[in-house]
Amino acid sequence: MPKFFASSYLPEPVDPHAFNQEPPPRLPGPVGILLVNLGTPDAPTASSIRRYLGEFLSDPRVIEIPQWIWQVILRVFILTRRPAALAPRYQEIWLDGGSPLLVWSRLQAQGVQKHLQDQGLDARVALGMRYGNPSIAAAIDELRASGCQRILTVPMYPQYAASTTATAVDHVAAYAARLRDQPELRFIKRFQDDPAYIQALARQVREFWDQHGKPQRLLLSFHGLPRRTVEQGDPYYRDCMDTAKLLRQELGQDGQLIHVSFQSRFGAERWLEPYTEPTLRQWARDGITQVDVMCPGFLADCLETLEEIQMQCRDAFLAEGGQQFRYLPCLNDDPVWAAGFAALIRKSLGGWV
Ligand SMILES: C=CC1=C(C)c2cc3[nH]c(cc4nc(cc5[nH]c(cc1n2)c(C)c5CCC(=O)O)C(CCC(=O)O)=C4C)c(C)c3C=C
Ligand SMILES: [Fe+2]
Ligand SMILES: [Fe+2]
Repeated sequence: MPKFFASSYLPEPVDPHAFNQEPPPRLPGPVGILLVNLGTPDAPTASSIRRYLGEFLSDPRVIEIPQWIWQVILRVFILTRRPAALAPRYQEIWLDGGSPLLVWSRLQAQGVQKHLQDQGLDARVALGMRYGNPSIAAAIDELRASGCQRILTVPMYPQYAASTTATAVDHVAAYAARLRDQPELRFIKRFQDDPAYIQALARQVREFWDQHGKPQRLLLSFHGLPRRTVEQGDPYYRDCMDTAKLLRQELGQDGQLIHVSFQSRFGAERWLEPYTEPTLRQWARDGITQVDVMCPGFLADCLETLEEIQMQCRDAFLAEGGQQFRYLPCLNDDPVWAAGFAALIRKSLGGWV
């Protein structure tokens, strides 16, 4: 047999007696938990934001118009202006450890790891971002290098949307498509109604009100989506309403203070309504002076919560005559949520642990 053939197709020459020996045990190794969040720029600079937005907004799951038209609009109109406009907004919220979305997501991953370990589970948790760093590929590499042959992907979005959850799933599957020896894969689709999630939100609200008193209204502001995508079958709106309904129930009588709105509209199309900022402006004009706002769809504070809600929406509400605007932070590094998140994740590990 020609040498090149033997060396490229066969393993190293094998000891002929080796087949009679007991093969090494093939253990499944620890369970891998891949937490996936959206992603954020590496630095609050226009060039870094341009790279991030270029990747994010080129995802056909996010912008559902033909790529050849969209890429022209993106490159000519959006990536030439938006990054420079966003840089000072990111600078205002930037933390010592980096972008808040990354800092809080990392702490959540560490919290889940700790709780699973404390329960005696042989699990490794890694964080991957759908756009930017740390990438999903790097996170899966890390899990595989720790010996994980079974990986549960947990998109960090309680409410399912094609533009967030499905693209994370697609990306993990695309990574696996390049592998010969694939790990076993599982995915959590949504946890909008999970008691651990609802109770963590309710506890946060109750503790805040116990300390600082109740407002006239509590606005739950979810990230918006183009209305068309929901009409075409995206279950996101229903998921948001499930969360709002359950949180209302969990808060009992005080649940009546809850209202729902949608934020972060992008582009000219009609998005899910009511929109957050116009709602707050209208409330102030109607004589509502005290509001609390929280963003239950975001597990980690980020540009959309810290800047858009806590700064822009506050200014808008006060400018129209509102007197007290309080923003309740996301679950971030809440230790009770870390335990709840671990418990919720554990439910999807049946048969693996
Ligand atoms: C068509 C565009 C967008 C859709 C659809 C969309 C859905 C969506 N996004 C999140 C969560 C986040 N979005 C964030 C930032 C952000 N989102 C869009 C556009 C769409 N989002 C843009 C252009 C940006 C960048 C900022 C801006 O230019 O305004 C972030 C924050 C990232 C950060 O760095 O802090 C998050 C998180 C969800 C949950 C969602 C669908 C439900
Ligand atoms: Fe977004
Ligand atoms: Fe935004």
